[in-house]
Amino acid sequence: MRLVPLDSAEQVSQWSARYIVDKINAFKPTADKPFVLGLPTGGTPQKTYQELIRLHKAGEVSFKHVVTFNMDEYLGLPKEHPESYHTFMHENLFNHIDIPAENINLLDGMTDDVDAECERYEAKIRSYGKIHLFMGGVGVDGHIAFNEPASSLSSRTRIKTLTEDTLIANSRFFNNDVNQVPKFALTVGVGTLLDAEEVLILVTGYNKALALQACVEGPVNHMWTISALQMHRRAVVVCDEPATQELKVKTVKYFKQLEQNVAR
Ligand SMILES: N[C@@H]1[C@@H](O)[C@H](O)[C@@H](COP(=O)(O)O)O[C@@H]1O
Repeated sequence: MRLVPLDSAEQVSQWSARYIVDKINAFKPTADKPFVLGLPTGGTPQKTYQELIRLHKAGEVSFKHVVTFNMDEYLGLPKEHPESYHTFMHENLFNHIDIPAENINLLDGMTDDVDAECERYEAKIRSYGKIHLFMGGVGVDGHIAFNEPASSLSSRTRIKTLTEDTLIANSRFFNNDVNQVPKFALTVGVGTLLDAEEVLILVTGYNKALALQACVEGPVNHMWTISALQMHRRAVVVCDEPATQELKVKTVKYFKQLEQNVAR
């Protein structure tokens, strides 16, 4: 695992956007060989999206030959709902870049056949070979995408019941009313994430400190599904200073040193 300890959330967004842009450009994507990018929603990646838009407008990157797959979607929210992840992605990124509509993939939260929809999504990912870079955030309880505590670490795209922690955390987008938050979501599995060539996780804020500790120092454990990253050969975790609060001083020091040197 590569942990990149930065000072501020601002730096995390700049670092991650630059990382993604460099990956896309180094890949030299074409119509026949698109760059396949996995994307999250949430407060954490919002500034990264703003920075990606800025870099796109500055002519540093094109998304013409980028194909995206979002991690998850609430079940039962129409696409047009202001809090659907479909709306979030269009408002925060897709409407501001040159990605063709047909290159955008999101789970359909209004499906009447959940299993078929999840299988369709997995098959669509397979049709591209693999996801080259999957960006994600982490929940306060250590969930990755919507893989709540006790999710199988080899899970594939499926329906999940959201935990009370997640319902409460996400109620801030639903008038602070926990009853308005959808109880179920469709989400890629931990196994789907681990299949990506590379996983990039953003962790910011003191409220994510325990999740970061579980990710970096804890045992691989289905109660903190973020810890499954320890099984991935190319996992990059970028965090700000408040998120490191629960890590050992020695751990942070070591990873800071690694970032100063070339060797990893
Ligand atoms: N399904 C999403 C996750 O993908 C995200 O990582 C998490 C944290 O969101 P935030 O970045 O707003 O803290 O929220 C939701 O549960």
